[in-house]
Amino acid sequence: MNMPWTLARQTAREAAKPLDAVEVPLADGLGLALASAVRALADQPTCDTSAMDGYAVCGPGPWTAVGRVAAGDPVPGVRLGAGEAFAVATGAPVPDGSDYVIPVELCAVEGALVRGALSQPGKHIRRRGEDWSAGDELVPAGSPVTPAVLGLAAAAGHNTLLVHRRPRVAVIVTGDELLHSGPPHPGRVRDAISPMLPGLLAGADLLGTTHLRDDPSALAGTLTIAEADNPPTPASALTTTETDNPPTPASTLTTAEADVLVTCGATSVGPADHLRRVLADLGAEILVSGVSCRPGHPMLLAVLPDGRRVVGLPGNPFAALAAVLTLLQPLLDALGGRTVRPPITAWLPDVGAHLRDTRLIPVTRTGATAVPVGHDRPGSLWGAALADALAVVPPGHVGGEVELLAYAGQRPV
Ligand SMILES: Nc1nc2c(c(=O)[nH]1)N[C@H]1C(S)=C(S)[C@@H](COP(=O)(O)OP(=O)(O)OC[C@H]3O[C@@H](n4cnc5c(N)ncnc54)[C@H](O)[C@@H]3O)O[C@H]1N2
Ligand code: MOO
Repeated sequence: MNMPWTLARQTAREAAKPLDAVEVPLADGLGLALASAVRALADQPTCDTSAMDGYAVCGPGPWTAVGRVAAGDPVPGVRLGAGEAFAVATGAPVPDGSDYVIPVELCAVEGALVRGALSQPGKHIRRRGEDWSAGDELVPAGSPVTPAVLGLAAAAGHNTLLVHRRPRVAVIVTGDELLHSGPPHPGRVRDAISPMLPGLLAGADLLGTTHLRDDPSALAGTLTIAEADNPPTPASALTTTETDNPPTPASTLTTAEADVLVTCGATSVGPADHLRRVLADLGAEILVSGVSCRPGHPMLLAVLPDGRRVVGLPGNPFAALAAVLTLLQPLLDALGGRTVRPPITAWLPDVGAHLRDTRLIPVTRTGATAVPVGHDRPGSLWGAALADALAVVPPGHVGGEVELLAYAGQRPV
């Protein structure tokens, strides 16, 4: 019995707790999620600071310049009195007693005498703590570390960030018919899923990809943590091939270290589709077995007895992308400790909804409207490659607001 699409995504989100929190240098935090809020370690600015190159003045003009201060200098040890001015650079601390700063281009200066228009108190002075005060929460836990978060954290005084460690992912591609280079020909198709996957694993580490023949014992062996009496997958079970199409040696992929195993193909009911049987034999708990979704309905989510999660992507490449967005990315978000963001939506016309199943269709976005791209058969990534996002078309949709699922590498929607 297929699970409704929204429930399947929710199940994937709830299928894991965030991985350990680790402290990393700022530069290593990019793309991870904050395990604790970023708080300011100092006021910004730390003292009253000039926002312009010009003169800090006190009282009504004209003024007599009594000193000069540059960015990087300490706070001047004087207090301006009425009729006094101080030459200040942008970013320099202004002396106590400064009422406002007059930009240099608005001043007439003759020797030490400064004339300029009157202004309102505080003009062009960034007051101590006006952006934030020491101790303020600047970014909540669970937020993704973006380039702006890195800059903000540095500005707030941090050298390191506490983030959740990256989920580790191992990919297993199955299929006797797959080629890994050159043009397809009758009976053989190019593997279109493994080139797509690395860019869809934002915030995760891809340990490696192995290619297996349609052989249940090879799949079981790769999913099992090898022990001394359980040797690694023999070379004969890896994809055989033309000379330009070498199999991945089993030794390059250590599935034991993975938090998530992603299998490609073998999710259906054909003679070579043995994923469900292999998982049952290994004692896996099946959390999602089929989703009311087009494409991608045979997708699957399971937990092995040792806790590693398995996401089964259907072999049809567009169906595989649908499964990545439905099950894999929400699971990686949960492991990576990323909080759920509010959905991005757009208005979508009647596109011929299904009666019971959710459709995921490639769209571009023009203003607030999503426009179907077409070319969306399960075996074809053509539409997805031209799209900004996949639109989530609920059963019975006749036009209205729908959620958009953006995926890595696409233009922001
Ligand atoms: N009797 C039924 N047959 C099928 C059903 C069904 O409900 N009953 N569902 C169909 C749907 S929907 C899908 S999706 C596929 C899922 O198939 P599998 O996950 O078992 O994958 P395969 O059978 O190995 O391959 C399906 C298709 O995709 C091609 N393929 C496989 N891997 C790749 C790859 N890495 N890159 C490119 N193309 C790939 C493969 O050659 C097949 O053409 O099952 C339907 N059948
Ligand atoms: O889900 Mo399958 O996606 O129709 O090819």
